[in-house]
Amino acid sequence: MYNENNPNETQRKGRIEVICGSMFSGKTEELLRRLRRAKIARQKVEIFKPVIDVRYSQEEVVSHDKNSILSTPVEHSSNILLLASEVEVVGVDEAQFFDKGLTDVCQQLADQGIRVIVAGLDMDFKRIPFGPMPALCAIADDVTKVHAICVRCGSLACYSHRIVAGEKQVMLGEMHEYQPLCRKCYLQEQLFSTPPINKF
Ligand SMILES: Nc1ncnc2c1ncn2[C@@H]1O[C@H](COP(=O)(O)OP(=O)(O)O)[C@@H](O)[C@H]1O
Ligand SMILES: Cc1cn([C@H]2C[C@H](O)[C@@H](COP(=O)(O)O)O2)c(=O)[nH]c1=O
Ligand SMILES: [Zn+2]
Repeated sequence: MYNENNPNETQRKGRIEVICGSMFSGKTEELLRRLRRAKIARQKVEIFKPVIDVRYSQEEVVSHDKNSILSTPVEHSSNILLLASEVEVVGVDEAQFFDKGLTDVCQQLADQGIRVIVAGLDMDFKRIPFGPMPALCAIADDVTKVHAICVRCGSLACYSHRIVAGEKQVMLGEMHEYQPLCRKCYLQEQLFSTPPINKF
């Protein structure tokens, strides 16, 4: 039982940090920044991503700026628990693609004294909260929402607008498939835009 008057050193270090926002908002860059600093502090770091994320690389976590770090692709969130022994910091990218079990996995890791840093899309292209992200934000010690620049008007963007045909929630892509938009421009797109081109 955690005693706030006499916290165990290990328990004190455990925490969950979530970095979320639209596409191109800097989530992966911020994750990489925090993980690089942990490595400078000589902490044992492990990074995981879902096997589905093969957009830029099978193995690496890669930002849109092409900065990267080697990671371990996993099929299911439970794999992270098995692979994160003897680790001080766990990073997770593209968390939106994981199963709902990721929330409990992160909670267990933090309870073991591990610092958990999770990056993922807050919403899908229809503005629906994505996968385990809402629950992760609820249990996090710290949530950082980052913003891209709206490609239409230059203000802060909060949504990812899909510019190609497709109704499925999961569709890998980058700037040929998605654009970051502010609320006003996103709503205008929904009201007045012609149906997106079908690229297949
Ligand atoms: N509209 C945009 N607004 C902000 N950054 C953008 C935009 N388009 C491209 N970028 C680039 O994307 C980078 C962020 O990439 P990344 O961290 O991978 O984002 P995310 O993981 O949130 O998709 C920025 O540093 C910038 O160079
Ligand atoms: C909005 C939205 C995005 N995706 C995909 C597209 C990319 O492969 C990733 C997000 O990458 P990023 O690191 O945030 O740039 O998710 C999707 O499958 N469905 C969506 O609605
Ligand atoms: Zn705008």
